[in-house]
Amino acid sequence: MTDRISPPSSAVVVGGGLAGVTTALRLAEAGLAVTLVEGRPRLGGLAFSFRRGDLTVDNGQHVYLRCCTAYRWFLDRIGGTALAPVQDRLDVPVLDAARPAGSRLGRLQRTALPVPLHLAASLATYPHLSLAERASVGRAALALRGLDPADPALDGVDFATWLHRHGQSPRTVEALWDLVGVATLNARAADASLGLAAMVFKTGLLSEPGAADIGWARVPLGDLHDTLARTALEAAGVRVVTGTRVKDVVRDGHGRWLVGTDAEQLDTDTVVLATAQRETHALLPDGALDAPDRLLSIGTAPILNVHVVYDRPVLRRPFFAALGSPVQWVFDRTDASGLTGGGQYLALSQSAVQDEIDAPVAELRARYLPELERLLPPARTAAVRDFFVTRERTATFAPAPGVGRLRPGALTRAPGLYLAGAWTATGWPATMEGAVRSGLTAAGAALAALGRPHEHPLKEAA
Ligand SMILES: Cc1cc2nc3c(=O)[nH]c(=O)nc-3n(C[C@H](O)[C@H](O)[C@H](O)COP(=O)(O)OP(=O)(O)OC[C@H]3O[C@@H](n4cnc5c(N)ncnc54)[C@H](O)[C@@H]3O)c2cc1C
Repeated sequence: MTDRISPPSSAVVVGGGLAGVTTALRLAEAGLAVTLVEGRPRLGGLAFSFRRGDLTVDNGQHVYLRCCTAYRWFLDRIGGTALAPVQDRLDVPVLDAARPAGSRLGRLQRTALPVPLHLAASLATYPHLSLAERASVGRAALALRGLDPADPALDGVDFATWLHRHGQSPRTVEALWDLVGVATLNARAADASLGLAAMVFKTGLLSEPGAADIGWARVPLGDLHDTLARTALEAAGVRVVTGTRVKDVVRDGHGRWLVGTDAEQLDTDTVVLATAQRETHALLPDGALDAPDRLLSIGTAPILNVHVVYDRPVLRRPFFAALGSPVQWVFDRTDASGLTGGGQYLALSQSAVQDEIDAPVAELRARYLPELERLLPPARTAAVRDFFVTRERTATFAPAPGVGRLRPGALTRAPGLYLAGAWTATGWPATMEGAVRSGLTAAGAALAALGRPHEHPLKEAA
């Protein structure tokens, strides 16, 4: 008598953003035959690069924090850690351009002291707030420590109301809470769920001394999220199909899934939809979620990047944040983009810019070039070699109060069908960290249902 060898389980992952790549890697590592289908010609989803003449341009500046353990796991897994290092110690130059006496530079830094003392010295000397405001920030930070971001009651309240109740003046909101919050949440405090804000500030500023140290790619994002990710996927045995959209996902009469593209129909045990909420809604089979239309109530928020190439260096630091100016965060992208010839390429990352995401380039040029000259004196005598913008109208889900109850988890009511994506219920705002976490969760759920042994790669989840 011969043993019957059952065919290996198979999975189809729809969407090749960070969530989909993570899911596919984990499922393949556990021995599944995995096909990853991505509609665009490249992997990386919302965090990608493209060529513009001799430059390699990121669609938007991306940063992460040391506390982003899942994204750091991802970088490690694809062999990209050294290409996106984290600064040794949090150090954010903050330039206030609105002072009548002239711009002033402050810094948000940390020491090696334990939490919350690690930020005390920096807060005590932060020049953009008065003494009373600095003390009030300290009190609010301690109150924030007592919040449980997962408490559903926090989801319905906006962050600005809580800040106001805790004695935060409009100036402290502008010069501190929104400075960090707009960049991480993609919303101002008034438009952000207290639960998500508490998550960001507690984890980033109040969990460990080094939690908010900032990391960013020193190479184009595509080198990481497309090139290295594809190499890792193929080494793990994943069949990667790009430039192909999934049209439908249906269950056959034998409990298997049929995933249709223009080119083929994939027959599989497991399907993970790692697409954004709208696309997921369109692909969801009937009955897969109790209230599928809730997905359509999850709003989106835009991010604009303004790219300026000068004929000479105008900024000595790798990045800075601005106050009293429409400019938010400015990054030096010269080396990463491959710019040569002695010029400098700056990328301005402008979050939550609902009012200017559709503004004509000429209008943005007239707004931002004089601002850069105000902030960076060497820009006054430099020539602008190139000016262009990248617009991501649906960069993130809107972290509005109430969004928490709309975000589904990885499990659906349909056996073998799972959801992933930064917009699913990760507890995080729409970030690379959230995307990778969602992929780990979806893969874990699928493997558990198949009875496959697997270990969560993150220490805190294990
Ligand atoms: C300009 C900008 C700046 C940002 N800055 C930061 C930052 O500084 N730090 C940070 O952590 N995060 C940042 N983010 C957010 C971060 O990029 C996203 O949260 C994350 O990349 C989302 O990954 P995802 O896999 O969940 O979704 P996505 O990246 O949206 O991936 C979904 C994929 O599914 C594909 N797809 C959709 N439908 C189909 C279909 N029918 N068939 C096949 N494929 C399909 C899409 O083409 C896409 O590639 C930023 C985003 C933008 C746009």
